[in-house]
Order: sequence, then C-alpha cells, then structure tokens
Amino acid sequence: MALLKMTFLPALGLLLAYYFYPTTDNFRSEMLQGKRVIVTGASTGIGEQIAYHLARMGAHLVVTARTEAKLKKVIAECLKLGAASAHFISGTMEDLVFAEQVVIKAEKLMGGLDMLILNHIEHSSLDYFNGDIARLRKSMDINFFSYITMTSAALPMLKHTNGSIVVVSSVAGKITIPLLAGYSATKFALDGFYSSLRVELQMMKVNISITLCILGLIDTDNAVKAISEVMENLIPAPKEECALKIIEGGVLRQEEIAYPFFPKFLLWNPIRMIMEYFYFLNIKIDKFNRKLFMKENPQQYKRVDSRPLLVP
Ligand SMILES: NC(=O)C1=CN([C@@H]2O[C@H](COP(=O)(O)OP(=O)(O)OC[C@H]3O[C@@H](n4cnc5c(N)ncnc54)[C@H](OP(=O)(O)O)[C@@H]3O)[C@@H](O)[C@H]2O)C=CC1
Ligand SMILES: CC(C)CCC[C@@H](C)[C@H]1CC[C@H]2[C@@H]3C(=O)C=C4C[C@@H](O)CC[C@]4(C)[C@H]3CC[C@]12C
Repeated sequence: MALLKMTFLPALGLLLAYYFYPTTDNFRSEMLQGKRVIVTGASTGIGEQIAYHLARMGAHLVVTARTEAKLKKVIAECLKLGAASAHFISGTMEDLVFAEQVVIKAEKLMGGLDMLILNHIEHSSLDYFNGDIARLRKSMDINFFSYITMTSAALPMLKHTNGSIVVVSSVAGKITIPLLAGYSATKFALDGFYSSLRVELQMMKVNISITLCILGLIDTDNAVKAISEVMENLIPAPKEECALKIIEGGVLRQEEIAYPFFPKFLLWNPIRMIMEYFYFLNIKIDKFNRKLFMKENPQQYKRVDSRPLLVP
C-alpha cells in the first residue's frame, strides 16, 4: 500500500497534470498574420466567430456557407477588423463538386493554403431515427464526405506549407447521444477517419497537423433553439471563446482539443491509446512504403485530376 502511495499516485498526478495543463500559453496572435485560411460554415455561429478572430489576427480568409447575404456581411466585418484579405464562396456542401471547387478557388484567390478549418454542419434537430436513409446519406455528405473531399483537395497545398487541418466535432462524436443518431454517426466517422489519417501522414513523414475539436454545448442560435424543448439545466459556453480555442488548437498543432472543460475527460481514453499504439508497432512502415514506391499501378495513388497526392 505504501509503495502504491509512493509510486502510483504521484505518477497518476503527474500524468493528469501533464494532460490537463493548458498549453495555450504559447499561442500568439501574430502566428496567424498573413496565413491563408479557409473557414467553412462561416455565415453564422462558431464559424463566423472563427472568421472574426482570424481577421483580427491579420489572416487571409476564404469563408464559405450557403447564404450569400450573410457571407457578404461576414467578409465586410472581417475587412473592418483587419483581415489581410477576405473572400466568400457560397454554395452547399451537399454537392461534393462544390466542396472541391471551394479549395481550388481558394488556391487561386490566396495563392496557397496554411489552414483548413472544417466546421459546417447540416442543420439538425433532436428526434428519433425514423428510418429515413436518404436523409442520413445527406447528413453524411454534408457533415462527413464534404470534409474528406475538401481535405483531399487541400492536401497538396498543405503539404507544401506544412499546414494544418482543423476538424470541428462534438461530444456526440465521442459518446452516444440519443435523439441525435445520424448527427452522432457523422461525428464518430470524423474521429475514425481523421485519427487514422493523422497516423498515415506521420508514417509518410508528411508534416500536416490534424486537430479534432470536441465541443460541448455552445451558445449558437441554432444549438440553443434545437435543445430548448428537450434539455434543461445545460448552460451553453460562449461561441467567441470557443472559436478562439479552436484556432489555438490548430496553430499549436494539437491532436485533439476540448471545450468547455468537461469534454476534456473524453480525450483521455487509455485503452484506446494503448491499443492504437500496439497496432502501430505491428505495421512494418519501411517495407510498406517501399512496396508503395514500386507499385505497378501508381494511378491508384493519384487524385482524380491526376495531381500527385501524398506519395513521399
Ligand atoms: N453549437 C453547439 O452546441 C455545438 C456545435 N458543435 C459543432 O460546431 C460546429 C459549428 O456549429 P454551430 O456554429 O453551432 O452551427 P450553426 O448551425 O450555427 O452554423 C452552421 C454553419 O454551417 C452552414 N451550413 C449549413 N448547412 C450547410 C450546407 N448544406 N452547406 C454548406 N454550409 C452549410 C451554415 O450556413 P448556411 O445556412 O448559410 O449554409 C452555418 O454557417 C459544427 O461542426 C457542430 O457540429 C459541436 C458541439 C456543440
Ligand atoms: C455529459 C453530458 C451532460 C453531456 C451532454 C452534452 C450534450 C447536451 C451536447 C453535446 C453535443 C451537443 C450537440 C451538438 O454537438 C451539436 C448540435 C448541433 C446544433 O445544430 C443543434 C444542437 C446540437 C444538437 C447539440 C445539442 C447538445 C449536445 C448534444
């Protein structure tokens, strides 16, 4: 027992202190000066606040969402706040061709890309799953496949700049939340994809960071309206601070961030960490990479428009 007290408890204390110690002290807003950033879902809510923070920090911005009138107001405000440049591209992320076009147009507008902030979601309300598969597919297109499409289109540029991808997710992408089955599925899918892609990039020695943001309830109009009839006693956290934490996480290249405080506990899943580590140990990276180089069919590793993707 005494041994336990002398070794295990201090070790646990140190581990927890390391895990929960705020690292945002290193963040300086100049880090964003002149950086080229795409923000999706920026016409309102958290995305709009992300755009305003980035504007104050002097970044170049391309913002996107469906509602042109709102986006025009957002970029006007961004220019007032000090953005190096600000453009909007309006359209729906249900259309994956549009999703890819946003990245291609942003490249033309800004001449490259340092950070891709994926934040948009289909408007969702709390309800029982009613068997509507077409609706679920639509949610998957907007909340998941458009993210992957934009990521895939942006990878060559981000590789060039050692850039960052920031994926806005939710507590509902880490724990099950009844009445939100479809939404929750799209957010779990993001964790599965981006947490795997992060390791693949490391294996290929590609220096692109991926930050997954686990958010609890935030005081955006749509969120507050959606939960008003179903949940009580939940105090939403402010979207302005939330937006800043998301940017800080991306700039500091953290793998996961949580906001407000309570979802932090969801980031600590030792069994998952240990199992992922052991799986990783079993991959023969050098052998696999050599095989990749010698593949008879290099087409497989190229994008649709045949620009090389990630072959090191
Ligand atoms: N607020 C909260 O409590 C929580 C939010 N989150 C996450 O934070 C992120 C932002 O949430 P929040 O700010 O509340 O969301 P909002 O509903 O306030 O904003 C959603 C944004 O996405 C855009 N959008 C909606 N549909 C489409 C579409 N089909 N194509 C392109 N853009 C679209 C909207 O603009 P427009 O209608 O003009 O297209 C808007 O700009 C999301 O990823 C969400 O999952 C996570 C946990 C909690
Ligand atoms: C331990 C528990 C107290 C945690 C409960 C957390 C619950 C209440 C939090 C965690 C994630 C939150 C949802 C979310 O991620 C995004 C949206 C989309 C928005 O348009 C409408 C609101 C909605 C559904 C949020 C509703 C509230 C949720 C379920």
